[in-house]
Parts: sequence; structure tokens; C-alpha cells
Amino acid sequence: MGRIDLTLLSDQLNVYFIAGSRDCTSPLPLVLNEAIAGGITMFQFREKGPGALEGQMKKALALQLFTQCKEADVPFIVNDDVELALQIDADGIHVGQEDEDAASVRKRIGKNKILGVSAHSVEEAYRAIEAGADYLGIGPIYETSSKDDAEEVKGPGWIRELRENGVDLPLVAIGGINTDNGSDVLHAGADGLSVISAISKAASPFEAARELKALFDQ
Ligand SMILES: Cc1ncc(COP(=O)(O)OP(=O)(O)O)c(N)n1
Ligand SMILES: Cc1ncsc1CCOP(=O)(O)O
Ligand SMILES: [Mg+2]
Repeated sequence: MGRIDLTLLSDQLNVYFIAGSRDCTSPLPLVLNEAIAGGITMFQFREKGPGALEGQMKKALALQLFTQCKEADVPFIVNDDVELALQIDADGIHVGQEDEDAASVRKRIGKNKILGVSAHSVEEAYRAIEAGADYLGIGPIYETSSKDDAEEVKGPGWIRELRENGVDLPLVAIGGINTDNGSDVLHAGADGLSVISAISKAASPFEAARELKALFDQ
């Protein structure tokens, strides 16, 4: 049995903000400060795509954001880059089907870090669980403009389908999620809502995070 407490994790996934420097119009540390004040429960550093920082600049930004998260007790997850996650001793890593194999990542990070894996079919979900995933990222639920190579839109019914097929690991939904459609996603069986643009491009990241968090109090 791993060290990760899955009951605690399902709450930590509630408002899962994901961003890299190019997702924001103001500096990411400022956006993250507001998002934290608004009540996000987890953060994923996803620095990729054209114009993304690399090497030491990427690491320096990761360390700055990680410090902010630590001060607020918000788990800090690194997207894709297992090496970086290990170097800075992040709280966890998220990988997809095109990234390093989840079982190999689990071996490298040990039992004490959170491992999130994207799944697009019941089969992928079961394979990820077998490989040692702590939670699954499920999507895209709705249309997204934040990921160029996103798979086809699946709708919230897909979350229900996974639950009906016995997938009981914490699930976080992703893709086009906002305060208007978030409750449909939760009613379908997701533990959490992961968002990029709903917070990173909001006029007030603080208000956006606060409104997403409020969906869990209803
Ligand atoms: C919580 C969460 N779910 C899914 C993803 C997507 O991961 P992936 O399919 O590897 O795509 P990229 O984000 O790496 O472009 C995610 N990052 N987080
Ligand atoms: C990383 C990722 N994986 C599937 S959709 C997506 C992007 C989600 O961004 P947004 O919340 O802006 O739709
Ligand atoms: Mg990936």
C-alpha cells in the first residue's frame, strides 16, 4: 500500500489549477497568488508549447511557483517532466499516454509522490491503475483552446461510464471546464475539476477560483 491517502487526494483534486507561463496574460506567479487566495486545492506546472521556458529558466520558475504552493499547503505537480519533478522534489507528476510510461514513472518517483495519469478509455484507465496511478485525468470533457493536440470531446457522460465500469480511483475532469458546466461534471462522478483558461485567462483569477471552489459547497 502506498503512502498517498486517496480520500485526502480526492479533496485535494477539487479545484486543480494547471498553467504554464504562456497560458497567462499577466505573470504566472501573480496569477497563482490570486488562484491560491481564491481557494485552489492543487496546482500543476505545465510549461510546454511554442515560447515555453526551458532549462534553467523553466526550473527557476518551477521553484518560485513551488515555494508559493508550499506556503499555502497546495500540492505542486509537474506535467510531463519527470526529471524536473525529481530535481526539485515536487509533490507529484502528471503523465499522459504519449509521455513516459506510467509504470516506469512510478518506479522512478517511489511511493511517496502523487502520480496522475491521463486516460481516454476504460482500458487505459485500468492500465494506469495497474501501473500505480493515484488519480486519473479524464478529458477533454468539453472543447478546449488550451491544448492543440487534444483528443475528441467526450462529454460528462464519459465520467459516468468509467464509474459504471468500476473505476473507483479519484478522477479529475479536464477540458473546457468552467463555473457554468462544473456542477454537471461533478454530478457525473468526478472528484475534481482541472482548469487552465477558466482561471489563467479570467479577469480575476481570484474570483474564478473562488467560484469553482463554491461548487463543492453546494
Ligand atoms: C489533470 C490532468 N489531466 C490530463 C492532462 C493531460 O495530459 P496529457 O494527455 O499528457 O497532455 P499534456 O497536458 O501533457 O499536453 C493533464 N495535463 N492534467
Ligand atoms: C491539458 C489538457 N488536457 C486535455 S484538455 C486540456 C486543456 C484544458 O484547458 P482548458 O481548461 O483551458 O480547457
Ligand atoms: Mg503529457
